Amino acid sequence: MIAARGLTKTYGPKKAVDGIDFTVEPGRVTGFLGPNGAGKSTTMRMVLGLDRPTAGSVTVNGHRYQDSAAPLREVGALLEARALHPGRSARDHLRWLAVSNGIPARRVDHVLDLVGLEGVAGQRVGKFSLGMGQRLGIAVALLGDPPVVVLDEPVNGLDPEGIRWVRNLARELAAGGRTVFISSHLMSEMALTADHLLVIGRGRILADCSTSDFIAEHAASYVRVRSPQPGDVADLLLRQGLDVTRHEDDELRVQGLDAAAIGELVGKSGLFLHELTLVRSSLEDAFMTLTADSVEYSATTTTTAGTAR
Ligand SMILES: Nc1ncnc2c1ncn2[C@@H]1O[C@H](COP(=O)(O)OP(=O)(O)OP(=O)(O)O)[C@@H](O)[C@H]1O
Repeated sequence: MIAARGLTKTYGPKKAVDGIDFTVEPGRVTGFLGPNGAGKSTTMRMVLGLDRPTAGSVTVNGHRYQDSAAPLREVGALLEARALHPGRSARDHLRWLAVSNGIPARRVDHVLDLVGLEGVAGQRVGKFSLGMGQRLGIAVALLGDPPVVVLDEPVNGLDPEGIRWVRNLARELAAGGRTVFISSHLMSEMALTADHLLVIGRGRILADCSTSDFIAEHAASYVRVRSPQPGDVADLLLRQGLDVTRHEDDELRVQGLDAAAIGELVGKSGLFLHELTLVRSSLEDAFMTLTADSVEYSATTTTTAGTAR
């Protein structure tokens, strides 16, 4: 288990991580989600003892990572921009790490097989593609068969097959009782991979809940209603206490009643309908809305939404 209490990291006047509390439990995949610059990497670096907190603490299995007697066997980590010796082969790189960490040499072939690099294990890692480098980084993370696995943006540079592979691997590791902590800026990917979500924005935790609760709470839906008499339909629905907004000339977005009931109501009043559609906003939209105030650099967007009438 990973536990952070009041974890803070400041760089000059900037609070990269702002007094956060969280726990990452074993037996499930916890997704660490946030837009660029939210504080994910800084948090993960503090988990791994690579950055010292300005205040607060973070422990892995009850103690600080840097106090671990056998770090690679306790926590496996993939961080961005991993430094590899370019002239060394993948197998030699893993062998060197195994020997220097007291890990049995047979684990090297096991992890090469696990990440699908056995065929290129003899090639120099300097020639590796981004995706192959990510796979090798994951092999390093798993080398010591650790109970805790921390992966920072593991799907970066992977093709769709590789992304699916990381997803399945993460789920298998968690099913085996491990603590799996994965960062990403891709909501849709995390929704498929993670059981639990920690959403961070500008160094603060914005959500800490199960993925299913996040979806239920944030992925709002509405009924799109088109009518040649949009004003009259809007009046009728507003009188019923429904939430109605008018978008294009003839489009109304209605919340508070399902499509069938809206259709019956309008039908009884004798007004015409041209469309009645349930629209679910995507999880990506929900994530953008939640983190909108915490995005450091974003393109300006315009909205055409307006209120009814
Ligand atoms: N060494 C540093 N010196 C100064 N500022 C830093 C340093 N490292 C990170 N920051 C700042 O801290 C904030 C959090 O950065 P961090 O890399 O943790 O975010 P992130 O969520 O991992 O984003 P990304 O997905 O872009 O890597 C950013 O504003 C970043 O510019």
